[in-house]
Amino acid sequence: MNEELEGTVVSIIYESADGYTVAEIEAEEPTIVVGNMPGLKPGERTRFFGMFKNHAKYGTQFAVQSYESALPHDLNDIVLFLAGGFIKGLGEVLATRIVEEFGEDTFEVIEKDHRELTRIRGVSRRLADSVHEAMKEYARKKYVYSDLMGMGLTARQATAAAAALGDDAARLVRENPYILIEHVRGIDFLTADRIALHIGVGENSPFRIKNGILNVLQKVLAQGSTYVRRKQLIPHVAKNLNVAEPEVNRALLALALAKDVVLKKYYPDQQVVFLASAYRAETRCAARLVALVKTSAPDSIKNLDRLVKKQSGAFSLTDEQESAVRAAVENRVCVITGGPGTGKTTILKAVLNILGGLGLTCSLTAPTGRAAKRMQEMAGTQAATIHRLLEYSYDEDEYNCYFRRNEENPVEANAVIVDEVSMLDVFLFHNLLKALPEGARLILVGDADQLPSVGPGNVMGDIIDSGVVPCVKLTRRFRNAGSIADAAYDILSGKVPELCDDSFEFRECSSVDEVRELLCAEYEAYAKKGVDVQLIAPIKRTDLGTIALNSAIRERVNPPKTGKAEITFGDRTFREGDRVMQIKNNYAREWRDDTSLTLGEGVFNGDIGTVAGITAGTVDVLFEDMKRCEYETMALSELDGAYAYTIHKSQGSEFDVILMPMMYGAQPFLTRNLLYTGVTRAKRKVLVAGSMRTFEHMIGNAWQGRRATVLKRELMYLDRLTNGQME
Ligand SMILES: Nc1ncnc2c1ncn2[C@@H]1O[C@H](COP(=O)(O)OP(=O)(O)OP(=O)(O)O)[C@@H](O)[C@H]1O
Repeated sequence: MNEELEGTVVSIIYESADGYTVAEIEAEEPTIVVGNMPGLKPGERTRFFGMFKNHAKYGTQFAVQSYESALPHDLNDIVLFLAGGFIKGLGEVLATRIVEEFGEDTFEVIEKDHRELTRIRGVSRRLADSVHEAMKEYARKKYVYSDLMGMGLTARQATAAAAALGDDAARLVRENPYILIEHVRGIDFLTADRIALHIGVGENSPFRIKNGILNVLQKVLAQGSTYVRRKQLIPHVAKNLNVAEPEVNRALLALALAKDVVLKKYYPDQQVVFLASAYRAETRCAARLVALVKTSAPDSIKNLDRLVKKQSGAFSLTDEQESAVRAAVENRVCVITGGPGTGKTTILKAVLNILGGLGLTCSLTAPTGRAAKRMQEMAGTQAATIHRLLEYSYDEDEYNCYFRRNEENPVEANAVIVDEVSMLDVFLFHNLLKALPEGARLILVGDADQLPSVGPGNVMGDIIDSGVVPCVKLTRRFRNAGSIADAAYDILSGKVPELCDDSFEFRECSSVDEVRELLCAEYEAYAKKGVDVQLIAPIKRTDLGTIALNSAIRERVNPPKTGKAEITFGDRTFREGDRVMQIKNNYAREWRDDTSLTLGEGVFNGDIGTVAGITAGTVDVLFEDMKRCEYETMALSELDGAYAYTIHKSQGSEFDVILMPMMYGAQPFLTRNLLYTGVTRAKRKVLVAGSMRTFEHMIGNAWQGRRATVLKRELMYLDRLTNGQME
């Protein structure tokens, strides 16, 4: 519930560069207010809207949602205001003299007749000019902020909008509130729509309908597909926005003419609709891959047969493994896929040996930090994340990441080897292909049976299914019976695996509480022994979701203690010593590495760290790769607990021991694929606790949500075209 507080600002205790402010207020009683209040000044008479909160360390504070402030009337407050530090050269002594001279007319004199100020002893013409300019600037900014907040933006959103859109922000937002979606992080279509309706933008506004369409297309992308059928889209948007279908059709055509969306006819009687960026990524990936397949093969390698045979060390490579090695070195592009223990690492090493022996350089890369680290350990050679290989950078104006490595400035390597390709979305793949140097080999390695990428597209599946790119599937396994790999294969083929206490244990439980207790106790016991243990669960919410399990484990392994600071943000609490995860890519977040004394920017979805300290509302996190970052309160939405996380988030990582709850009934999202991905995260042991019926349901549920993507179709089309099979 919104509360109101009125008072005079006594002092600004803290103000960050982006406007986050802690201030002391003289209200009925002295109060601390916190929130985004850029340019708040001592002396201002202010009405704050928000709510009182109890902070573990700082006691009661008023968290500000929005505020209205006015210039002070009281003479003492005017002195406080003018001497507040924003006018260079004007301290308390001169401010007092000015106010003594001009009294309540002080602001009017500063605005209209500021040279009068030089009458005061100690005030030069230059100082009088700067007082005038500083007050003009103050009024201008204040006007923009209060106008934006008057339209229903919170103080934080108003600050961000003013920073992105400049002095004209209020006018631009009034004309088209939907521009906020693009420029202010955290404002989605629904928020912009609420603001629009509040300021009287009509339901049929073309801005509204166009953004309503783009919003649905963004949601389609977030679910993994890159297009939607027009026949589905139009009625859906019309219903959502409460407008007529012809209006939506008109807006769609306008978007197509502006090249924001692409319309294509993929079915005889049906058009499909893409966001232009998604269409570009899919079709350009296809074009680049076909170009790689069709360009002349790399120079043939002398004595390749002998070289391949030589790679056998303690054992000989099987025929399919030999084919995989050949495919990798003889083609410009190839895919090697196989489940756990089929020899992907063995092949990778053989390929590195052969190419290295020929004096060719190889870049090893993977989609996540953990996957790159694992690749590096297995291959014994340096590997980097794809973002790092492509030298990501951050464009402040666009909130966007861009890559310094691209078609003009490609990666310097004779071969790029990518692991965990199943995790690769079509946008990142497109960027990788752009940065692939002329003449280099691209070797894509992964397990096609894992979950599809979190981001949009079906890169690995589409490439394999198209049959256009050389692909070798490794089928023979080299692990002992009873191993986790065997259990994983059983699951893939729909069989309940053999259960044993050593590597794959199942504990039947009759209640949610029992599962939680058991998993928390196991986690604590393993963690105490220093074992690399991770709890993963199919979902976030519910009693056995990752959020609940995280708190339950935290209370056991990192309980509260006097002197151990903690902070609560929404439904999450962070305590010093907690294991945490960055849950979105933030290319701009600054870090420092105290060991190598380097500074940089960029923290990524899935990066794991520990809360090293909490002071004055700032959380200090030390990540596994020694990057140290500070999170202000507003940025805590980027962090989550990491004692437990979802199976999706665990892709690309491995742990000695995996713990998994299994108690959700027979839900359609509980698929075989999901279980397989979870189980294959474990190196030594999997412990599943819960209901055997759910476990069996998951193994039996071979459903895989099909994504609407066109990489496969485009690959096949371009292949036929370039083979001269089409007119
Ligand atoms: N042809 C072979 N003959 C005998 N043993 C083999 C053969 N190929 C691989 N191995 C062994 O099988 C085990 C698994 O191989 P490898 O680690 O290369 O598979 P992987 O597909 O990378 O597995 P994962 O995906 O689980 O990491 C290793 O111990 C490896 O030495």
